[in-house]
Amino acid sequence: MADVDFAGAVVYAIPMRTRFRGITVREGLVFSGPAGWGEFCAFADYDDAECVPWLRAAVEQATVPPPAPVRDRVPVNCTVPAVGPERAHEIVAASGCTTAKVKVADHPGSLAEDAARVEAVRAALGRNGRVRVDANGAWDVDTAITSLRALDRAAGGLEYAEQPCRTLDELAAVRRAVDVPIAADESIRRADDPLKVAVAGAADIAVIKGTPLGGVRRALRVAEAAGLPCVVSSALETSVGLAGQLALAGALPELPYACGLGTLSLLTGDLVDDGVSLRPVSGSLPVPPAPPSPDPARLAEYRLADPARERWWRDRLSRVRALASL
Ligand SMILES: O=C(O)CCC(=O)C1=CC=C[C@@H](O)[C@@H]1C(=O)O
Ligand SMILES: [Mg+2]
Repeated sequence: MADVDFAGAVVYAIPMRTRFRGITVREGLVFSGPAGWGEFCAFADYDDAECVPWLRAAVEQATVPPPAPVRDRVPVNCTVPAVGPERAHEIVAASGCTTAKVKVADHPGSLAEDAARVEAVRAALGRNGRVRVDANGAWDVDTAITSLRALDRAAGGLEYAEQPCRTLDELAAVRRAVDVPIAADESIRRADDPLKVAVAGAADIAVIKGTPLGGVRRALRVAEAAGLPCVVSSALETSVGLAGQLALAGALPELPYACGLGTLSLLTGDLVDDGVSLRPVSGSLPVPPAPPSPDPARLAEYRLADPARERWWRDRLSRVRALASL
C-alpha cells in the first residue's frame, strides 16, 4: 500500500462522556490516501489478528471511493450507556432521535436498574418512539428470557434485543421463548462463518459493523449473505470512520431500522470541523460523498500526548500491516 501515508498517521485520544464498553478514552489513528482519510481504531483489548479487518476497513476508505448510495440520509438511534434513569432521559431528550438503544446487563443483578433506565427512555421518547436493548451477550438463556420479558413490559414493547446471549444456540433458544425480536451483533462479527446466523434461526435482524467486518464492500457481502434485515452500527469511530459506516448504510438495498451511528455524542470531541462533523440532526445523518478530512487544529488538540502510548499504536499498526500484507 505505497499510496497510503502510514508514516504520517496521527494517533489520537478523545475522552468519552461516559464509560462505554469499559472505555473512558477513545484512541486510534488516522491516515490519508488517494481517496481520503481512513481511521484505524481497533479496541485496545483486541489481538493483532482481530485488528486485521479494522485496518482493511481503514485502508479501503483511504484508497477506494465509497459505493454508489441508494439514499442520501440514514435514520439513526441514540445510544444510552448504562447510566441512571435521569441521565438516560436527558440523553434521549437531547438527541432528537425517535429510536433509542439502551445498554443493559452491564453487571450481574442489574435488572432493576435496567428496567428503570428503559422506563425513563420510553418516557422521554413517548408512545411512538422505539426502544431496543443491547446486552452484549452477557446473559445465560434463563436470565435472558426473564430479563427480556421484564424489559419488554418496562418499555411498553421492545423493538428488538441485541445479542442477549453469547452463542448462536443460546440466541436461538431465547428467540423461541420470547416475543421480542432478536438481533445478532457479536455473533456476526466474531463468527468464523457469519452466514451461520441465518442458518441457525438464531436472529431476526443482523447488526452490521463495517469497521470490524473489514470495510464497506465486505460488509455489504455479509449483509447480503445473512439474508436478514440489517442495522448498520458504529464501532465508536470519529467522523472520519463514521463516514464509511454511513457509506455502507447508504448503499444497502433495504434499511428498515434506524442505525446505530449517532455515537459521536458519546465522545467529548471530534477530529473534523463542526461543519462536516457527523452529528445527527433531527434523528438522521447524511451519507457523505467522501470521508471528511481531519481539521489540523482538532488533530493537534486530540493528538495522543503520551510517547509510550503513541509508540504502542505505531508498533501495533506495523504488526497488523505485516499480518494483513498491507
Ligand atoms: O449501536 C449503537 O447504538 C452504537 C454502537 C454500539 O452500541 C457499540 C459500538 C461498539 C462496540 C459495542 O460494544 C457496541 C455494541 O455492542 O453494539
Ligand atoms: Mg451490540
